[in-house]
Amino acid sequence: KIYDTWNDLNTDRTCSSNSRTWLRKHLDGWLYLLAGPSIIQRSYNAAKTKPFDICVPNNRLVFVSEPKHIKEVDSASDKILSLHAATKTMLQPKYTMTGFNWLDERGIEGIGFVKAVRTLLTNNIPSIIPDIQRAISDKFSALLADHKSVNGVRHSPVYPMIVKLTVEINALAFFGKDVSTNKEFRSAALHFIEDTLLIAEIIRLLPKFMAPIIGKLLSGYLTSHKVIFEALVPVAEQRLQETDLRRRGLKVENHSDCIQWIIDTSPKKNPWTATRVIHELMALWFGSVHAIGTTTTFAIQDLCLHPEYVEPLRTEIEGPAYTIFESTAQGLPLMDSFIKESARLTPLESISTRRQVLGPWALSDGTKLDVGDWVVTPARSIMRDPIYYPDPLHFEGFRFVDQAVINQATSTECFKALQSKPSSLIDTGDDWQMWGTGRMTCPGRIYASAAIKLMLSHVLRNYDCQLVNPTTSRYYTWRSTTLPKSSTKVVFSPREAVAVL
Ligand code: HEM
Repeated sequence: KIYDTWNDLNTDRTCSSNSRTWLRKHLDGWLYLLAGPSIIQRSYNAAKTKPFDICVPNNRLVFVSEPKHIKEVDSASDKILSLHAATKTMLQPKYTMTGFNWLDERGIEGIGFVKAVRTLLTNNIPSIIPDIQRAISDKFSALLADHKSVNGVRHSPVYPMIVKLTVEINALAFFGKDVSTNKEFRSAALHFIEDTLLIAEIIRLLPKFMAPIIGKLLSGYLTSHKVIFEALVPVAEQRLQETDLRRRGLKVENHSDCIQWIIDTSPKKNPWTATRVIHELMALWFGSVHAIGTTTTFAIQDLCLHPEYVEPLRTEIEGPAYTIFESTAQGLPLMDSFIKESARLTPLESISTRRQVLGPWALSDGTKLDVGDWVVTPARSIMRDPIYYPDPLHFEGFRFVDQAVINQATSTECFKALQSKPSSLIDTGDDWQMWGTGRMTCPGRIYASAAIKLMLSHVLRNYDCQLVNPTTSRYYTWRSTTLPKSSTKVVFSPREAVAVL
């Protein structure tokens, strides 16, 4: 409401406009913190696919949505537009990841970690699925048993629950069984997500000269990053020694986890030290847990809000498609589309393809960007644009499936394949910016999609679920993110049992 009033007073919303006074720029910036997605949506509607800009605290965002401009961003030199610099600003690794201070320009220190995730982790998913399924089953029951019982049914805070479950799954893929079973380590790996979000946000909002002092204080007080670092560095040191022995022809134990794959793909010329390997792993850990946990939570909430999808989704996972999924980590078209639709309407991020400008740059239409600006895509607004998505604000869980597949799976006529052609969650493109763009599209998307499907399958197979308060708001926004509220509760009733709220 505050934003609407402010916006009505301001007909000219552009950050670069000369009419923007220092005070107005700052007020716009602070308002963006509270109402980012709505502000982006308004500007997107007004700009009609042309580039537009928004003032945010400490810098300016230039949004591009036309395919030719997105292409220009993707093909710009890494010396000029940098994903790494933008991520460094967002995560403040110097204070949140034991002093990790990666270079702004992507590629200088090697990008082996992309291959480690895109190829080695992805190829390995089918072999870790049985361990992940066991971990989900054990952890889900244990978490459920801990939740407060009201009138004989447990009210589960779904977001914290799913983040804990995601930590359990990802720990297996990232650190292997030995490290991931250490309780103190697992607790730190969980708190690391919240600590990183909190410290990074405080540092970003502080005047620059205060960042080192407050950053040091916060990083000494919230110590989860140190616990993770100190637990993993000796493991990486041992792995480096084993790798050396293997190269010299000696027989050593084989490991299939991200620690090993990052070592195996680190630059041949200047191989990474144990510290560098673990720093990289910490950055990957943050991104993966945060995004998978949020996307899964929204998908479960959508399952509660749209119970008509439960039956066809159950039929799919109880049939032969699930065996194919277990052996390939892909497939399950109905569930795939349901998750994609949930992520389309409640994406964690309203912007994607972030690049920080390191040297003066301009789009082909003449829009100029200065050093320090960010060029981004308005991912959420694109996903709500009727040009790409018919009936865009309506939740149509199977919109991305082939109509023939829907007809075969269900006898009702209420599910419609609204898109002109089927597509999958892990696809990328100008109209599906969930995973970024072109050269830098997320290499972890096949793993992420498999992890979300495994959690959702567990819920569908074993529980009926209901939101305790379906009409209360489920999320809040901060900057460009939409985050599930930790207070939203779901009742997971063992299948066939009737829940009494
Ligand atoms: C729902 C989950 C996830 C979402 C929504 C997501 C989204 C993204 C996005 C938007 C980018 C930036 C791409 C660009 O700017 O063009 C990205 C990059 C990246 N993601 Fe993900 N991600 C997810 C899960 C994961 C997981 C599980 C991993 C690792 C196991 C991972 C590893 C990476 C890496 C390494 C990059 C940087 C790629 C590069 O520098 O070329 N992500 N991701």
